[in-house]
Amino acid sequence: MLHAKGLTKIYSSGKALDSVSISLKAGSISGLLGKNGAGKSTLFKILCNLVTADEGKVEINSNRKKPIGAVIEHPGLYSYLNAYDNLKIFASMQNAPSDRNSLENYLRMVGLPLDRKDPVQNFSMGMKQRLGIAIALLNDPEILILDEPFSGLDPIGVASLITLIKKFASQGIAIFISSHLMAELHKCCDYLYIIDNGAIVNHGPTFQLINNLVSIYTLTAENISNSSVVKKYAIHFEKNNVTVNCVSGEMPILLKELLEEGFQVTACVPNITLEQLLKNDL
Ligand SMILES: Nc1ncnc2c1ncn2[C@@H]1O[C@H](COP(=O)(O)OP(=O)(O)OP(=O)(O)O)[C@@H](O)[C@H]1O
Repeated sequence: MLHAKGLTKIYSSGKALDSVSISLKAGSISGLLGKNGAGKSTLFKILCNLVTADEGKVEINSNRKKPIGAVIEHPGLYSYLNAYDNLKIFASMQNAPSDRNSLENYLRMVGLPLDRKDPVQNFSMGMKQRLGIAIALLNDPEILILDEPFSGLDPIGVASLITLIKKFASQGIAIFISSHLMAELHKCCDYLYIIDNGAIVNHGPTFQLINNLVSIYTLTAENISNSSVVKKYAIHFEKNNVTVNCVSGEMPILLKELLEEGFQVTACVPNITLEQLLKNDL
């Protein structure tokens, strides 16, 4: 769907991107993980043709009028207008259908209420983010790029945005999300690119990337600290949470043993930091 090869960008401040190559597939969610200043926004701006690369090329196989929809940095909204009127203005700017039915459909797609008539300055961060996504989806692009979509959202807002992103991917949209937060990308991405100082230093299927590096997991189950099985691996106990140290191959066995002991694990979260991913090459 999208292939970028050897993208390099040099600003007066220095090299922002260093020979970056990425591919996005229809229906997949790819993540771009990196610290502040790593080059995430620069890459997104080049993919969206808002900034020109000094070297490299971007190929997009799409016959849509707008192949890529994006929310880069913050959704640019008219804060004194309501959601519907914002969408209407952007639809006319993008030459997209602007009849009531079409516009309300975009509001529905992102889960925004149709009856909110007040200006978007009253909206929560999550609602503004959703409206930004609705605007990005005008003209039905095949690729959706979201720059730091989780910033400023509470855990419930993050979870519901992840559900929305997964819904769009299941409809065949290729999604590319940046974040400096490992946990959020781990929850929703099929594939991860790790960027540092403008270069991709690590990439691979999320599951593989994480499993090769992680040996510490947090398990959650009611009263799990009473389990005798978990004591073989445990390094930190709380009533319903236990941190364990085991290689990924041992985890299915541990989960099975816990179930046999009567503990139903409701969450198994790998503990990995961005620093670990930056340091390791696969
Ligand atoms: N227009 C510009 N002119 C000069 N330098 C720039 C410009 N835009 C970005 N940079 C520099 O390029 C580097 C990469 O910036 P970029 O905004 O792409 O990083 P980022 O990973 O998106 O960071 P953040 O998470 O803080 O948004 C930084 O050193 C930044 O200062």
